Amino acid sequence: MGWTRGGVLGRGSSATVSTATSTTGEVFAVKSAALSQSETLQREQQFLSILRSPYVVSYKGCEITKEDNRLMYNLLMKYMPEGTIVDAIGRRKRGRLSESEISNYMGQILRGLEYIHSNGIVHCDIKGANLLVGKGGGVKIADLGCAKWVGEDVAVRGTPMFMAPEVARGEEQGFAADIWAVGCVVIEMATGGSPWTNVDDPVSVLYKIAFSGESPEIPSGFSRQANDFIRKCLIQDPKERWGATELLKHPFLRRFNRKTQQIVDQDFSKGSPTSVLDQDVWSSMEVSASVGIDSYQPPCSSNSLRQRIKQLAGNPHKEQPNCEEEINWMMIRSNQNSWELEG
Ligand SMILES: Nc1ncnc2c1ncn2[C@@H]1O[C@H](COP(=O)(O)OP(=O)(O)OP(=O)(O)O)[C@@H](O)[C@H]1O
Repeated sequence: MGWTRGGVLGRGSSATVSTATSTTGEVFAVKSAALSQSETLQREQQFLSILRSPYVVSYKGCEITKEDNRLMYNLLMKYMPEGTIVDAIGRRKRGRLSESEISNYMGQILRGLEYIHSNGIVHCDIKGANLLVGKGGGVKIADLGCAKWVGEDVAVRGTPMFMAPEVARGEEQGFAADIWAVGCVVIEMATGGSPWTNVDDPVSVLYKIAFSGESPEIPSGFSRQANDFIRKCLIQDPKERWGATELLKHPFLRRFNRKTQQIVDQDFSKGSPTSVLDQDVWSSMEVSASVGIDSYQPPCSSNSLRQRIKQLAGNPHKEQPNCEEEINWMMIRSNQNSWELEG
């Protein structure tokens, strides 16, 4: 299947996302990285290819191409013309979303998360910049580059501003960590800013989250129900924190518009996720199998949490030092004033 790369939609730390048009005229989004630096993207492909939900960006296949003499790894997915939640907030005159819009988006995000969690996957990087908006108010969870299997022993990953206390302390990163991030996203939507005010640098944010016992401040002017919803997401103890299924029954989401859900579901059922690219998916899967992501070596870490946090602050970019020490933390990328950790 042939396709032509179009304009750039966005650049992340691990890849560039562009529009692409297939020979049959279908427009989709393609997330690309040099094959030699595509471990994160290949990991994302592994997760995205098994998920099929109206609330998760649809997977369309993967391909390896040769462009300007460079081998590129390409992940093909549904094109979401409205961009991210952050873009949606930016388009608002007041720079924030209304409570009913937040309720509507949250209903969809939690349905997506409930589905992802039911597949044994932790997203690990829920934030406005990773939630894509469709026409008609649909929202889909995207960027599974940091995702992991629940219980999988891998380095801590995510964006500090949205990181749960137990994650910041390096204790565990399970489903509950995604729910903490959901609480942070509500604040992001309501204020148009970071969930944590008064702290800018990632080190201070991590210390504060890990050791202060505080939760991000709930914006004033919220209804009692919205307040309670955020509190249930931001419970310090991950075992006490509500899960996606419980939150979906919260009164704050009563406003979740059934009509929106119907539109999203209908739109989703129109096409098969691999309809355009089936053939190439399989041929390129063979190529990617030979480059293998198993050979990926995360960087080494130091022993103390404080030392690790300092190390992270000093090294925001992805590195792969040659070291066999036990892996707990690593900084992978810097993005939109917040640093992302993988560890
Ligand atoms: N399917 C899509 N449709 C439209 N735009 C998209 C799509 N996927 C991604 N984008 C745009 O590209 C940007 C980067 O995508 P993404 O977050 O997946 O990349 P990344 O390299 O993982 O970035 P990050 O460093 O934030 O993790 C997004 O913020 C969004 O603006």
